[in-house]
Amino acid sequence: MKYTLKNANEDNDNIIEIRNVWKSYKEEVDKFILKDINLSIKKGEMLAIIGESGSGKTTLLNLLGCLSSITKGVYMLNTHNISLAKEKQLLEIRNRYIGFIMQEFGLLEELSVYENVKIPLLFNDQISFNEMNSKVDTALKNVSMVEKSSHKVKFLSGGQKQRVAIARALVIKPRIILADEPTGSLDKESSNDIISLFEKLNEKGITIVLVTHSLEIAKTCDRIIKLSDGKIVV
Ligand SMILES: Nc1ncnc2c1ncn2[C@@H]1O[C@H](COP(=O)(O)OP(=O)(O)OP(=O)(O)O)[C@@H](O)[C@H]1O
Repeated sequence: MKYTLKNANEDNDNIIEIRNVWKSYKEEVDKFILKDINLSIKKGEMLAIIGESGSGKTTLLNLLGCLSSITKGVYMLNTHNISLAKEKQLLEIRNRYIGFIMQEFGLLEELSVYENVKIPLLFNDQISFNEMNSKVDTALKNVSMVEKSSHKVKFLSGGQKQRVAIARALVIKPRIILADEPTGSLDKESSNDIISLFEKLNEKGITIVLVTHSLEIAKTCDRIIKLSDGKIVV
């Protein structure tokens, strides 16, 4: 969705808001990888994060995706203040709101497409077998991979694997998709295909944040932010 920026005071349109966020890893607590980051992301926005290798892009994406906790500052995700959330709460929030997509797909190669897409639903013990089938089917329809449902992942092309990874992210009906170099392992044609798919999902209202080294891909987004040495510079 190409969002329109309304009144600058309408902050409740933000699905993500981080204020004065700092991040260090426990191996080196005094070395800040992210420094005083302020970032608001609107519901339905498609945002690209660019920057040199080592500038902190993945670290920021992992914070946004509740894969790790912030060291200092405030993180509001869809009005939940998760600044001080512990691992278990972060996991709950993640399973409820966020779909993650990685460069190397993160799929189990020996399993079928269906079995891979089903994985996030296995954490929900309330769900019936029929519901599970229907959710997996809907997710696969969204990425046009229903026909490959019973195929082993290892026999798919890179582009098809990334579609399966996207279906696996979609199966929980996430509000946000976070993608770390989602086209980094793909050829140009498959990359374009995956970006078109992101655009379609974005048009359905899913907020998308993607890390990329490609300015061409970044330019397909509503907004680009650039990190340099742990700070947002643009
Ligand atoms: N788990 C960790 N423990 C300690 N330091 C880390 C950890 N993960 C990343 N770093 C350091 O944080 C800095 C930023 O890394 P990050 O992966 O966020 O950068 P990036 O911009 O995504 O780089 P690239 O484009 O190469 O993927 C690097 O100096 C890296 O060595």
